[in-house]
Amino acid sequence: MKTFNEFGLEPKVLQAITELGYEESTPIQEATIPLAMEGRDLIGQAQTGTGKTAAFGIPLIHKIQVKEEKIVALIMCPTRELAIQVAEDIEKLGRFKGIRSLPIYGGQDIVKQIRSLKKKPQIIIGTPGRLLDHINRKTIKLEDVQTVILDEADEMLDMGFMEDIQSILKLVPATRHTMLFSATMPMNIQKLAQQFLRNPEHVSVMSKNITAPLIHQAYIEVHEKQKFEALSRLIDMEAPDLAIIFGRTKRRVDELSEALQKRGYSADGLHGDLSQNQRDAVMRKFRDGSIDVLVATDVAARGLDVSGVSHVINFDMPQDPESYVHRIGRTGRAGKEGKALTFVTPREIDHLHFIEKVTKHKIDKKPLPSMAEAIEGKQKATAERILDAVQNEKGHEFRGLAIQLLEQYDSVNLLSCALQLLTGDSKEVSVELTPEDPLRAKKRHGDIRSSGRRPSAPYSSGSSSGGSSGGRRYDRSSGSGGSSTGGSSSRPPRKEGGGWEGRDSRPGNRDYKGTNRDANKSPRSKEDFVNK
Ligand SMILES: Nc1ncnc2c1ncn2[C@@H]1O[C@H](COP(=O)(O)OP(=O)(O)OP(=O)(O)O)[C@@H](O)[C@H]1O
Ligand SMILES: [Mg+2]
Repeated sequence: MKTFNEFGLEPKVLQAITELGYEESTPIQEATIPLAMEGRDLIGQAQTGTGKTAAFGIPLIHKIQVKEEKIVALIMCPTRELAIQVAEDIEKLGRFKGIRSLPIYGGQDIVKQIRSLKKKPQIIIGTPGRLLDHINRKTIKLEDVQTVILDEADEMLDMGFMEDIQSILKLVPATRHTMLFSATMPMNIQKLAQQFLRNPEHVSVMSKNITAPLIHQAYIEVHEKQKFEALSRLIDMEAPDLAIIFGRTKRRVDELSEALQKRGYSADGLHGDLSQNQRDAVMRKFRDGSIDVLVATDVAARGLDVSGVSHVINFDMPQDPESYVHRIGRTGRAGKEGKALTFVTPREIDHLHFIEKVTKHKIDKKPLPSMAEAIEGKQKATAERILDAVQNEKGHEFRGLAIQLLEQYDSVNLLSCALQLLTGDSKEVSVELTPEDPLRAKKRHGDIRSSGRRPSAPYSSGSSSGGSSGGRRYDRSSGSGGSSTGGSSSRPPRKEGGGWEGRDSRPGNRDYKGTNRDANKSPRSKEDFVNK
């Protein structure tokens, strides 16, 4: 992999990259940064957690002139949380250069946004609905925009944002530079690409599998009624650092997070019916570790990057393979390993096989964790907490007392009682969740991964060669050493299934995604998507 010095970036951008701790570029960064610096339109596809944000952020920051007092770049994201996160990433990259950026999303006070817009940001990062609002109020003008980036482009289309995106892009000069990014590129992207990109380069750095390689995937067969007990045991057994649990509907998320709290877990829920303040508060708590379980609808499936997420649990199966890929991609990011566990009811087994087929990855079956395993897991977690404290030489103020106690009592007895108290009793609160209907698999042709021409291996957990400094680096697969150089050639989208993206875009097939993405809403409504 190239180091960032090799791209010809200006020093202030390099300084920001160093500050972020990036040592080497990731494959998607290596492939797209030079093209983006040339101003080529492109469609960038790479697995979840492999640095697509910096792949477009770095060349964007490099290109923008600080003296500019107009909006010269627009980044669109499907959800508010993602817009906020991408805006933070862009801010970090542009810090030394002094680039001004601003997130613009629904749910936030529009007057406050208008005030911030007066500070002349050069980059706007926004969700399509609120952007259009500002465009209609003439508080955002796009006539000077030179670069447009659509992050999670396929999701924005899926959420029904096509028309909004079309209206927005029509206001941007035709000479602009446009880039689309996602880990999945279904066929519907073609329509957008043909309409709005000029001779785009399709850069795909996918290996055989569309799912990120460091995610250990498994499923557990459970009956709907057993799910909650299974979840409690799983959390006890696995003792995740941070976990995201996906539920199918907002009601499900509410019930589940409440039930977990009752049982004594530090959990909270995220979905689109919460106020923006509540959404912000939950994300803040999850990012700073004051809660360790985030229960969410698919609103959290795309793009969110929270370090320390060791587990993703699909309490309810995702509606489609794309959602599966993105949900589980909240773990196993930036070269770290992660676990993804999916609950499958007996009637959903076909749906699981379908996901396996599309993602070209076999998902192993795991048995339901037993009570004994759950208890053992909890005990182990307590022991680890103690050992961690020992290693960090904590507990000084208890030493005197410890010596005294050890003189009077049996040491094993003392420690086992301390362990018991630290572990706590599980609160046996009985929990009733409203049952969800099982998902049914529908057939669809093709797959969601590109037949990408760059067989570059993403990352491996294996040891990397050399460079043992403390920075953040990506390990490359040891596979066929050094074979993945070379650029990507341009290729127009192919229509037939299994080709460019292979997802059949016939209306009939879209049903597949469909029914009750959220049970309370019609599947295609824009609200639904903004409000997952
Ligand atoms: N070159 C690099 N070296 C080390 N870490 C990096 C590098 N580039 C990005 N990262 C880190 O990797 C993580 C994932 O990056 P990012 O969120 O951009 O992934 P993504 O490809 O957009 O994933 P998703 O498909 O889920 O949106 C972030 O924490 C980011 O800071
Ligand atoms: Mg991303």
